[in-house]
Amino acid sequence: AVAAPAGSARVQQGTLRPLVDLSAQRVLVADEVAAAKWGTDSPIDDPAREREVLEAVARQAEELGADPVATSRIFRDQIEASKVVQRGLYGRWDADPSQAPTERPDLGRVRLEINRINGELVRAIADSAAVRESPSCVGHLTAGAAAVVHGRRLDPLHTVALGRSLPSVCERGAP
Ligand SMILES: C=C(O[C@@H]1C=C(C(=O)O)C=C[C@H]1O)C(=O)O
Repeated sequence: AVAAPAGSARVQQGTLRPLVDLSAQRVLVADEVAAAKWGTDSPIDDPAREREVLEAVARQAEELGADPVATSRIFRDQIEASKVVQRGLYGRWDADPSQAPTERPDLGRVRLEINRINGELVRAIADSAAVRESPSCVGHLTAGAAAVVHGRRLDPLHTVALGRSLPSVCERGAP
């Protein structure tokens, strides 16, 4: 593949592919989150960690001169999507314990990986402001999602979760 042009050329071209691909990375790493929590006292829903994530990404958006409100809104969906995967896997493992993970990743380490993805996602959200606010946003989002589902060969659970991660991407903030 040919390298994408840097900076504004790419923004004007208006792809949401980086944002969607990072969202896919986030729903895929949710498998490791579920495996880290399975059989422990750590709940799928962790409101304290969610607040930490939302505060960190809003701060990072501000540092980039981007919109912290839009960024937080998109991340609320990203968080819900992660829980869709975790609940889906728990359902599978409850129904058939032979499919449950036999190794437990360290949740702290997995969260460092999520922090890294979050940072890149904040940047992708900031870089996509023009296309996100354009009338063709939904078209770009649909095309990006189809390309990523296919490119990453997402299974039905992760495809549904990816869909759950994206509804606010094309939402406009209140004026
Ligand atoms: C991914 C986790 O599970 C949930 C989803 C979160 C997220 O997507 O950032 C944060 C906290 C949890 O409610 C986690 O606990 O780290």
